Amino acid sequence: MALQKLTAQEQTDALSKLKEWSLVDGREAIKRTLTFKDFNAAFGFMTRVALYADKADHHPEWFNVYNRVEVTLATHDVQGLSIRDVKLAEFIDEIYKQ
Ligand SMILES: C[C@H](O)[C@H](O)[C@H]1CNC2=NC(N)=NC(=O)C2=N1
Repeated sequence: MALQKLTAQEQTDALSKLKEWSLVDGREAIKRTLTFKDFNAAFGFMTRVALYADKADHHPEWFNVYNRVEVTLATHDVQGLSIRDVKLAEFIDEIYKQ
């Protein structure tokens, strides 16, 4: 089955679990800002996310300055949010904890 956009209810349920994530104003996307000890830690995190993203063929939009990484997730293919964004957000939360 083709990739589906999350329903409004699925989106609400997903966001209630992804507590650090919020909806982007004026766009069907979610965002989170993460901070690290220094650039090395931030870039190490980005590298791990990049490996996941390439394997999953689902890529973040992100912005990095030194120890800060701002991540935005959306699925261009459905022009909104899909399960792939939820999975990527969960992966990000998981490795950020470690
Ligand atoms: C052709 C390729 O599979 C698509 O362009 C993939 C690549 N990575 C992607 N990443 C994201 N975030 N959304 C997409 O819809 C998407 N589509």
